[in-house]
Amino acid sequence: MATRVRSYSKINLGLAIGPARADGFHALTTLYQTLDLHDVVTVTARQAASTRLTLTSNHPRVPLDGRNTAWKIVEKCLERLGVAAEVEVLIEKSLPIQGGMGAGSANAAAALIALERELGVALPGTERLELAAAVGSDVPLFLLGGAVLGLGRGEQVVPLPDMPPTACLVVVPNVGVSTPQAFRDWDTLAAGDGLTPSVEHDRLMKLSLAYASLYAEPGTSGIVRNLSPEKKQGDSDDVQGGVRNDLAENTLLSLVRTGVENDFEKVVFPAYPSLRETKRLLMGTDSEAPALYAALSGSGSALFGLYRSDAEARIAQQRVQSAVTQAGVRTLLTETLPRAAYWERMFAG
Ligand SMILES: C[C@@](CO)(OP(=O)(O)O)[C@H](O)COP(=O)(O)OP(=O)(O)OC[C@H]1O[C@@H](n2ccc(N)nc2=O)[C@H](O)[C@@H]1O
Ligand SMILES: Nc1ncnc2c1ncn2[C@@H]1O[C@H](COP(=O)(O)OP(=O)(O)O)[C@@H](O)[C@H]1O
Repeated sequence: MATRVRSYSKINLGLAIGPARADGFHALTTLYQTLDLHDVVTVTARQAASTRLTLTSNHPRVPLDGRNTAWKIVEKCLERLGVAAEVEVLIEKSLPIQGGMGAGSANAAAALIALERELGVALPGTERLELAAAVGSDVPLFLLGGAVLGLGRGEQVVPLPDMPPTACLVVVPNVGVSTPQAFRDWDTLAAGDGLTPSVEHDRLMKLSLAYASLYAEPGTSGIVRNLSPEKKQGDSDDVQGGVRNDLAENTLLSLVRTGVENDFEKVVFPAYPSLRETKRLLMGTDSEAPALYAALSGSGSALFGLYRSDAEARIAQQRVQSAVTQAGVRTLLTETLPRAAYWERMFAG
């Protein structure tokens, strides 16, 4: 029997980069949010006398060996369990490579979840998070899903109360951005700006406070503590939808008021000026259907906008499509995926 798992993506609602650490990583503070856009990872596994791993994909740029994040986590998981097994992994890619949407990282988390189900084992939560962190800074968030605070090098994850599903437009440019290169470019910029480790730490703290402030404003906090799917008697779907939109809108506007931004824009936009223009189009300030929030995701190259409704996201899609002239740029309509839905919809059947 094979196990098919939806391998969802993430965006970063703000990201502050701190000092380079002795281990070559950078301290960072970010708010991850999972999206409904996904790849599909299928794992078949059975215990055997010796371990044999095969990996296939529909995408030519996905590595099919020990460089693949899914391969790495399967090896580590079997080692941790002390089990030999024949394992086949299929990665059906829909998400961009080098898109800043954590696609490769999510593939690893999905492979771990599917492998455990195939072998009928479940590692303790702490061990799963350790395995995930050993594969990549962005992997642990996908073992939580929903809105997740990322600290440390991004691998220390704290689940946050979710905001309701929110309409999202993703733009995938025709270029990819290398994450290590983007961090190197940030170091050059920070050195030129005279940023010291203490100043960088202060910036991380400021962003953490901004996220915390979403909960600290009495009565105005938009983040939903009780995302109950039950309808109140007498409420129409429109009323329910309207309430959901208001809550998401309040959350995002509170975030915008804190001045949250993605540091990577400062190095990625000068290198790829068309991405700055795409963000402007996603924002659509002073036009029909402006975004509640728009930004580069992670180190890019994908950008996203969040909107009051699906209809407004579609208007924004037309705005972007009619202005972008470069070939190969894709626009994808989706929505944010709260934690409960992330787990309910994960097993693809
Ligand atoms: C930047 C972020 C933000 O969410 O996302 P993406 O844009 O890649 O999606 C992540 O931190 C990416 O996480 P991930 O893709 O797992 O990176 P890793 O494999 O851990 O690290 C790849 C390389 O990036 C650099 N790196 C990564 C994370 C970090 N906090 N500091 C770093 O300096 C290091 O050079 C490292 O060798
Ligand atoms: N399962 C995977 N899917 C995609 N890329 C992978 C995978 N495993 C390793 N990689 C390598 O990781 C790099 C970028 O990974 P990806 O997660 O797509 O980008 P990002 O971190 O920007 O979201 C690619 O250059 C690719 O060679």
